[in-house]
Amino acid sequence: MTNHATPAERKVRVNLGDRSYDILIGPGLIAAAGGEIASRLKGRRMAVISDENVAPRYLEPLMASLKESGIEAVSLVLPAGEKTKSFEHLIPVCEAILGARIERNDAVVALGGGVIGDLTGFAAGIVRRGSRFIQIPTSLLAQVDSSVGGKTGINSPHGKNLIGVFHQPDLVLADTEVLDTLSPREFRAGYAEVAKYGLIDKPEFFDWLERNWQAVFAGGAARIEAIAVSCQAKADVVAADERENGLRALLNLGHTFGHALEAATEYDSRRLVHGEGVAIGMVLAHEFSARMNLASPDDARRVEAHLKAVGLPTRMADIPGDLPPAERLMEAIGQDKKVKGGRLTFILTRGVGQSFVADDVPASEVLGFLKEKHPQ
Ligand SMILES: NC(=O)c1ccc[n+]([C@@H]2O[C@H](COP(=O)([O-])OP(=O)(O)OC[C@H]3O[C@@H](n4cnc5c(N)ncnc54)[C@H](O)[C@@H]3O)[C@@H](O)[C@H]2O)c1
Ligand SMILES: O=C(O)C(=O)C[C@@H](O)[C@H](O)[C@H](O)COP(=O)(O)O
Ligand SMILES: [Zn+2]
Repeated sequence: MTNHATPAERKVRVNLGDRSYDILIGPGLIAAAGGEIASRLKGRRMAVISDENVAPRYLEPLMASLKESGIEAVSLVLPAGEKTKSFEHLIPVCEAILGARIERNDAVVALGGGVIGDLTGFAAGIVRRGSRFIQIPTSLLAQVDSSVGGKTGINSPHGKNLIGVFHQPDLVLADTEVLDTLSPREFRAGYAEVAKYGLIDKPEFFDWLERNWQAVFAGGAARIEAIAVSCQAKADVVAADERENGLRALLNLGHTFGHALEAATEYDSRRLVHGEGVAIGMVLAHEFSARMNLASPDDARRVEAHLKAVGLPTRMADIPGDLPPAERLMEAIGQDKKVKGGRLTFILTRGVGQSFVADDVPASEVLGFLKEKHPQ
């Protein structure tokens, strides 16, 4: 790990009035965490939550850095994987925070991927009706997406993220060095959310990714650039529509289908992880848009070709094991948080980088489409 004096290479500000915060991006930020936190927060007690893959690598250097800056910290290590985003694991996180007597001005720290970030953020949002919260995202997905914007929560058998609160972090420290130990599969899954920003409204970023994805996977300047562009894109949307009254729903591109597939595979990370569901969902969203005569089928082919080139699954048939029938997928889609008065909302597109929020999408059209894509 690089020395704690290393400054962040990039900084993105999330502008939310008196709840604004910085996202620092670059190598060496875990070793520098104590100083960065102590210079921003008054509290000197922290509870750090991590998982069994991340903790053996990065918990000790984080705890050392906190200690060096006069911060007293306890830690809790949870099992890795999507199933940890559950009531079962929420309880020990809340109890650890309370047991450590973390006051509102102290902080709860998430050290891990999106699972740890979402679960810990939820606990921080409800303990003492809201405690300070710091995100130290260690997966690509968490660095470009889940650590930013304050959506926190857990899953239900009824659907993804159905139980949670909005609770913004006070600081995000994205140490890009730690991505070197991420598995190739998890790196690819995070890349799906990077590509998402291009597909929403940044066609030039999508072009750039098509040309530079190998460099992003290899590390170095291109990777940091992709993370910074992604964080800036998300920060802009969150600042404009924090609570998803409109624009923010665009960040859900590919997620209505993707979340239904995650629920259908019972959050079994061996079969499907979130970013993979998003990749398949984004191809489906482009194909469905073409079927509705909104976009050219060439765009769907282009999106699929790129996601396939990086090694992501792009079809429901790519998911190992059996999927339930289309009618069951529709039940999960009907539980989506974007449903209003029983009417489905989807993020559709007029082409690469031209996504839009479509409410009142006929369920019969979606069912017919899913039956075509997933014949039983
Ligand atoms: N809140 C939001 O806005 C938001 C946005 C996108 C996704 N999400 C949520 O995030 C979750 C997915 O996040 P994820 O893809 O990070 O999954 P994850 O947290 O399960 O992490 C992926 C895997 O990589 C391991 N890992 C993480 N960092 C590592 C590192 N540096 N070295 C080695 N192993 C490492 C983890 O232990 C885990 O096994 C989903 O639950 C999804 O719903 C939330
Ligand atoms: O931050 C957002 O807003 C997003 O939609 C980002 C998504 O990538 C993320 O997976 C989010 O958790 C999905 O939110 P949900 O409200 O559909 O559960
Ligand atoms: Zn997502």
